[in-house]
Amino acid sequence: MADQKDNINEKKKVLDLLDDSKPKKPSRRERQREEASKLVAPEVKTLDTKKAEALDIFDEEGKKKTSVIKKGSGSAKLPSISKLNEPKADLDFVKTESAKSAKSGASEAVQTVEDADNGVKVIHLKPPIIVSELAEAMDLKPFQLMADLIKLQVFVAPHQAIEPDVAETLCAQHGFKFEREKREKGAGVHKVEEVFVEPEPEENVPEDKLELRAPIITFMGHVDHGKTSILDFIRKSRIASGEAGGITQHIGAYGVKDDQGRPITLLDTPGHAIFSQMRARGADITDIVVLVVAADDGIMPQTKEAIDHAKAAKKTIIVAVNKCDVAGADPTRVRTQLMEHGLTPVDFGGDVECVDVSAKTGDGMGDLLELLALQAEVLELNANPSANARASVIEARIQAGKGPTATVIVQSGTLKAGMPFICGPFNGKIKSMFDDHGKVIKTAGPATPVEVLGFAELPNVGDELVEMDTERAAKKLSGERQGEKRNTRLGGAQKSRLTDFMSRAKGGTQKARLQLILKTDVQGSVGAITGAIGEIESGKVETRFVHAASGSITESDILLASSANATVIGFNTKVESKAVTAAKREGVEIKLYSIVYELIDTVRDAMLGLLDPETRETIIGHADVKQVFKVNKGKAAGCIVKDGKVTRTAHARVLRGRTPVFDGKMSTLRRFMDEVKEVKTGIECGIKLGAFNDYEEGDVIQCYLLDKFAQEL
Ligand SMILES: Nc1nc2c(ncn2[C@@H]2O[C@H](COP(=O)(O)OP(=O)(O)OP(=O)(O)O)[C@@H](O)[C@H]2O)c(=O)[nH]1
Repeated sequence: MADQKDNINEKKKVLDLLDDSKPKKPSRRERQREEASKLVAPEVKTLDTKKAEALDIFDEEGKKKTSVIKKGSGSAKLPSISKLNEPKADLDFVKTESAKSAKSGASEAVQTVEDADNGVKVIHLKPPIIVSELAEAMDLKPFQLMADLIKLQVFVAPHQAIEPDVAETLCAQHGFKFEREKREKGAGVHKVEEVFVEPEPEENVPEDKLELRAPIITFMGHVDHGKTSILDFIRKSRIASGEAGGITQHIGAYGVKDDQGRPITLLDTPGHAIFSQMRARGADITDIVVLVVAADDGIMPQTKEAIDHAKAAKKTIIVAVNKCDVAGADPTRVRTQLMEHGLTPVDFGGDVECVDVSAKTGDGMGDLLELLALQAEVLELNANPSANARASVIEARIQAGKGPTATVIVQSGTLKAGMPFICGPFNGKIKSMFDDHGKVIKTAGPATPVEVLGFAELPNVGDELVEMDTERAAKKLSGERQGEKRNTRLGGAQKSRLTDFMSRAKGGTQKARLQLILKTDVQGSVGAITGAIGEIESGKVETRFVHAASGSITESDILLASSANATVIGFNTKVESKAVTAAKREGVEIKLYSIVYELIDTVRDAMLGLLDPETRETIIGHADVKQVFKVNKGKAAGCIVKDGKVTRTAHARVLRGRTPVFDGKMSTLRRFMDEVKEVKTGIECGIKLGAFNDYEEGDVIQCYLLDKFAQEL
């Protein structure tokens, strides 16, 4: 009775956790009905508390259905209960007791429990998986596992970690089932441990909390068309006039005001590099792109690229037609050319604002700033200054006497000195902040560029700095992120060894390699593109540039590609006619791009294309060998299915103790004299596996399926 009561209380707790907004107390019957309807409701629940909690939810049999993480403030999403409990709503899935207790002595990361389904020992793995700990969980000596690892071409010391896939292989070899996730000790519904998560960005902020913020502007355009000159002019005229000592440039962004005092934030890092770098990292902070076109030169290749970037990023474009003071300047021609590139100026009946300016004389600069401020109003650029502070890193450097510093632009909330934060995988605490004039400030609201001191390590451009509640939370999250990064790296290295081994076993080459020849418009793009491709992380496929240079694609490039089995990539460059003929003749693939991230995406796809699908094993049952008898050709095993089922089409291995003595396909599965497709638990059958004849009484036949999955890089 008491148990039952506990059960009901536990269920209630879970449902309460899933619903923060408690309505007025309904009757017991209404409550039950409501609870049941919640269980089938398709929506995702949103929780809102500062500290996160994790819950394990178990089904009737004590199997963990899911871990529910109750996230920090913001809109943490939980899986719908209906998903946990399909096909019918049932309140009894929550158990108050943990189904199984973990084997004592095993490390926290590696636990062994009896699997409820088939009696096979299950080793629960939580990376990093240390060889000695895994051996201990299997009741083996580390050197025994080391021998297996060497056979897999994985060379590690007992105290070192191995990749989960390798551990999986070892477990299978020793007759264990593996599960990557750690099953937590203790009750079925319980607080497992404090889990700190980064607060998520606010959604649907009430209007009264929103305040207009400055637009964040990026300048783009062809080389020498005057981006830097415009930025310099604005900075000097706007900052120097208003603020003493403000001429010196301190950080890569600064705030100015138009003639009516409306704030504007200018990113002082002109060009595509920062734009694409930040976009690639999801730090898409630019609101408006100012496309600078020299009136005496018109639209040039990089202007076109800038247009493509801005359009792809769905940014508002404002065109500054610069150098209007120069003899031969033809702003009308620029407008006509813009139309040819899909941008129709307002004075031609379109919606693209164009302003004629001169960075030399300053003409039109006031108009440009006014337009930017106006556009911000049109775009309704609002932010909640009291939200969780989030900011994007736009530049980072080590400064003598200051250590790692970064310029960030606040996206939402207000950065405050002394605040703990997480930025990429590193935690920190804002020691001090400086504004764009180098003055110490205590707070920085939305769209403010600010230099931050207090990073443990140098962050990357595009990293997001997010305020955390406590230093402890920031440290813990940082530890987790660094651990994940380490595991990914380690996993990559180990995996590649395993892949090498497997590919050698398949008679293939070692690590898959994508050979490339890159030709670009300008030399500067060569480094940028090879760098970006080099950053595509993969433990299985590597890219190699056979040749990378600026210039058009020539016949000799094609011949080189043909001999090196490479793909030719052109970035903003042309293909010479002899090269076209040679490519057809040699069967060489040429791919041309004008947008960097499209190029990168295609390379990533090509890398994936080199990978064979991954094969994973699912154990479906075990049969005990009770007697061995002679058949026409060789021997067969008389068995009784101990758990799960054995099927005619499955793969099977014979385990003697924990050692597999045969692995192959099932060739015969019989009930008495009849061939059957499958035999379930508790039923006798005769099994013959391929050409294997050495069955012994007491052997276990483990039946498994092999499924293919597309690999990840
Ligand atoms: N006469 C005149 N010259 C200008 C104007 N704007 C820029 N210039 C000159 O044009 C040249 C290039 O200007 P930058 O500002 O360096 O051009 P940019 O687009 O920043 O060039 P990159 O940074 O190399 O891409 C410099 O010599 C400037 O002095 C202008 O409005 N009028």
